[in-house]
Amino acid sequence: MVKLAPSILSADFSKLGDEVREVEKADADYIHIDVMDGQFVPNITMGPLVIEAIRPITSLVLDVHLMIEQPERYIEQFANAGADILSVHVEATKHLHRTIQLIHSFGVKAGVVLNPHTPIEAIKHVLQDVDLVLVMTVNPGFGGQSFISSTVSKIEELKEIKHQTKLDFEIEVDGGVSDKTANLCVEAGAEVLVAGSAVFGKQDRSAAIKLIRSSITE
Ligand SMILES: O=C(CO)[C@@H](O)[C@H](O)COP(=O)(O)O
Ligand SMILES: [Fe+2]
Repeated sequence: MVKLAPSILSADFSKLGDEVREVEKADADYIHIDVMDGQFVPNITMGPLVIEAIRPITSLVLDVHLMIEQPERYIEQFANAGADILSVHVEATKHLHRTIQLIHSFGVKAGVVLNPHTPIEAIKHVLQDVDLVLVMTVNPGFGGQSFISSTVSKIEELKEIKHQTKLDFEIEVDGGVSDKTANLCVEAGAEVLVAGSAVFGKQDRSAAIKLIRSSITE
């Protein structure tokens, strides 16, 4: 069963608690939290305080996507704030293996993220060490962008590697996922779908989640 991870980037921040409760009630699997630093990406969003605030109000997995330079500087803070998964961009950390070890040292699952132009080759040697691989299907930085279809072959490649190696990392995709693109991603091998505007951009969040799920034919 494919997991759905609504991204709160597109939520109404004036009532964030209600937004999280609503998607939990609508059977979301993860809450996806986009952390941006204005350096790695041209946007600034939220930090550990927001995760700390959300932690007590949901039992869903807090899936934290760090779009920050040198994420190793903040792993401890995000772990203490209550993150369940911390994903770092391969493009943002010099010592990726050490950063993964650091994440695990706090008892948190570690993910690695690939920008649309970054090949799987860049993470080949850490695949046995990570719990999740996140394939960006838009350039990171903003919600509501269009799905980049050339990334689909990368999802397929990753699925094939997973099959060949029998490693058990999850394959997550992020960016431009909607009822129009979800099935394409799942057919290619996606196991977790992040959706921001396709969920929180709709008046009825529950109907939006149902629509995405019903578009998947697996
Ligand atoms: O990481 C990011 C953007 O950098 C995402 O998680 C977005 O928040 C997804 O938004 P939509 O493309 O689904 O609107
Ligand atoms: Fe994200």
